[in-house]
Amino acid sequence: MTQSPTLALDIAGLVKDVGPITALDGRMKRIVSNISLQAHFGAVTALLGANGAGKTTTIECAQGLQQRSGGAISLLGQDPENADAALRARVGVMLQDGGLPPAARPLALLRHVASLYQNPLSVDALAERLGIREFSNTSIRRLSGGQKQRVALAASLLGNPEVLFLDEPSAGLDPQSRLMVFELIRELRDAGKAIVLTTHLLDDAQRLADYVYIVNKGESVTEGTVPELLRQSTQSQAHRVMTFEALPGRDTASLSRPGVLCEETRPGSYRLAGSLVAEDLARFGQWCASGNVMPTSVHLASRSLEDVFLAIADSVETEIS
Ligand SMILES: Nc1ncnc2c1ncn2[C@@H]1O[C@H](COP(=O)(O)OP(=O)(O)OP(=O)(O)O)[C@@H](O)[C@H]1O
Repeated sequence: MTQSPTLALDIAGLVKDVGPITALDGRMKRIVSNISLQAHFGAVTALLGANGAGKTTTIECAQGLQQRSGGAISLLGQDPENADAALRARVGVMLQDGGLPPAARPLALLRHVASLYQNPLSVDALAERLGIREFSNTSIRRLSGGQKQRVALAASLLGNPEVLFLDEPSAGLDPQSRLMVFELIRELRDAGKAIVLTTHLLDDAQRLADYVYIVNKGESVTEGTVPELLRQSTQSQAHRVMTFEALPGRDTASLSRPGVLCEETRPGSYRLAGSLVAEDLARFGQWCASGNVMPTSVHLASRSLEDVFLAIADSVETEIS
């Protein structure tokens, strides 16, 4: 594998088998069959997929925490399965279950983690930044999921890593903490770190990721920047969604046409979706005028990453079945 100087992680054709599984008559089960990914310095790379798609397995193989069954991985130019202490010190990891000792108290734990590094970041500054001070003396086992998540993130950053793995970084965070964590992730990216995160939340990928890999059932399905993925999925058709609120029970049949569907999604909430063009808006205006409809709100949006993801997952299901 040739390594470009901007490339922090290169995964090519990853395969992972687990087992033997009793329910499969002692056979092995292939949970990742072909996942490839490249992560660069100064970029947030997201591995996006539904529950069970193979995201955690992939990043654990990338860190050398799990042995792969096939494919090649280069992390900072080395095979992570042979990683030495020097390589590990350059990599920060925040796992989904946190892996934090339940009896420890956050600040004491972070000071201990910092003592393991030669040039750690300031525990106090990170604790301040991530709002850990408010619960610094409560044992980990008594913290909420979101509080544990923030302690785990601080611990992963203490060694000032060049590559940072974040498994579902916004899991359990309240909206305010989520903004705080996202801002920190963007700053780390701007400081040149390579950030690899997994998420099943399209919104997280859309807000944070410079480059997205979509995985499904253990396989890479597609990849690109968020605008590229949106373009790729809409192809030549501009898929748009218009939502509006009005009195319930209106007859919307005249707003639909081939490629455009209007439906009342709940009483008084309407959704007009498809390859909308200006004429559809003109027809909407006429429909309002002729039916004496005065919408209380109208919102027009392009196709979201969620639509892309669902369309891709759907097409994969169709190919498989
Ligand atoms: N040791 C194992 N034995 C059997 N099945 C496993 C094992 N490890 C993982 N799996 C299965 O492999 C699939 C992929 O798991 P993985 O945790 O990588 O998915 P994920 O995309 O991270 O999902 P989530 O979003 O739920 O965390 C899942 O169906 C999981 O149940």
